[in-house]
Amino acid sequence: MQIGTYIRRQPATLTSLPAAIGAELDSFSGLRQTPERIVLLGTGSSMNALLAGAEALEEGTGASVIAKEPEAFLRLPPRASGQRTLVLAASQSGMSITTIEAVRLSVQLGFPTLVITGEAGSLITETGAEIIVMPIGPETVGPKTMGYTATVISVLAVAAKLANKTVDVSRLIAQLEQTAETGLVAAKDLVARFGVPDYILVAGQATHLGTALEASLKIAEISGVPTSAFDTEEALHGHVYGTTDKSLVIAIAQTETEAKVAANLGEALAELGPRTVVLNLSGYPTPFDLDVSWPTAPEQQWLAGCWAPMPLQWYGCELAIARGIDPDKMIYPNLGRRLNVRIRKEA
Ligand SMILES: N[C@@H]1[C@@H](O)[C@H](O)[C@@H](COP(=O)(O)O)O[C@@H]1O
Repeated sequence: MQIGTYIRRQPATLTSLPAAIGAELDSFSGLRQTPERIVLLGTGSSMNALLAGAEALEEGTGASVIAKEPEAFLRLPPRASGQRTLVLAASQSGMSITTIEAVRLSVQLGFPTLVITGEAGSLITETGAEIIVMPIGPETVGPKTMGYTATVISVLAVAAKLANKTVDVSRLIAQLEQTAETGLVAAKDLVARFGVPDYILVAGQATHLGTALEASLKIAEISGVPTSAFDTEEALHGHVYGTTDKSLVIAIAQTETEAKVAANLGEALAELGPRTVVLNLSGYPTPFDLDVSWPTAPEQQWLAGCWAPMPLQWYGCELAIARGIDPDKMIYPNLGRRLNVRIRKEA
């Protein structure tokens, strides 16, 4: 299983990335002024990573932050206004057709446009935007894990740069290796306890709305198990009604309040049938917690979006294995081609 190599590479990539892209960030003219409006632009994992950084961007700059899928951006691009605007785009492959077109349009419209990508020489690097190429090396499996968390830490590094803060996670490598390894054990344990659920709902807030969306995307792409993700508030307001006694709800908690809400949800659902576990990064235990070792320093918790997905990346793989599917491939390997969402390298 190749994907496991990339999941395990994340502690090293995450802890080295901020320093590796620091000089590039210093050189970008688009980051010299504090924006008043930030438009996030991307799709799939890249949009999830941008969303994982949205609150840090908002807190660090005071800007209003909106997210646009590329087609929405093309249909209704931001209007020129008195507000200083930054368009922050991401595409791990640099080959998603509509993201490339939307970035071109953004540059044409004169917005400072910064793109985070994993591929030097990809088409998105030829759009005229300022480009951060994440120096993480190739990720040659269908479902990307390392590319996602690398994009999250890059977005957080942009937020830090705009807020004149620094991101230093270089001393976290041993802890993050623990997170990856305990995450694998927790994922195996989930499959042993609950088998293959008929549906998995992932709920998270703030940075972990991105985590929830990414976990549900990855589990679906790797294992083919039906998933969804919602802001926790949305889940509580109705979407948990769509679960059965064969379903699993994964609630992500970053604060004590969120942990209490998650525990209350777990208790309420247990009486009705659906199972609940809590991906609990808060330090306030609940009876539903996955047994994962997390970085605990309070001043680093705003970065948690870059390490929180690891156990659920493993969970996607373990579910695939339980279903007799190769986790390295997307569940429908050639579907992306059929759906024309990518410009292929040969095109
Ligand atoms: N199935 C893939 C997704 O997994 C990926 O997240 C998305 C965006 O890719 P990129 O970040 O390269 O633009 O493209 C495809 O649809």
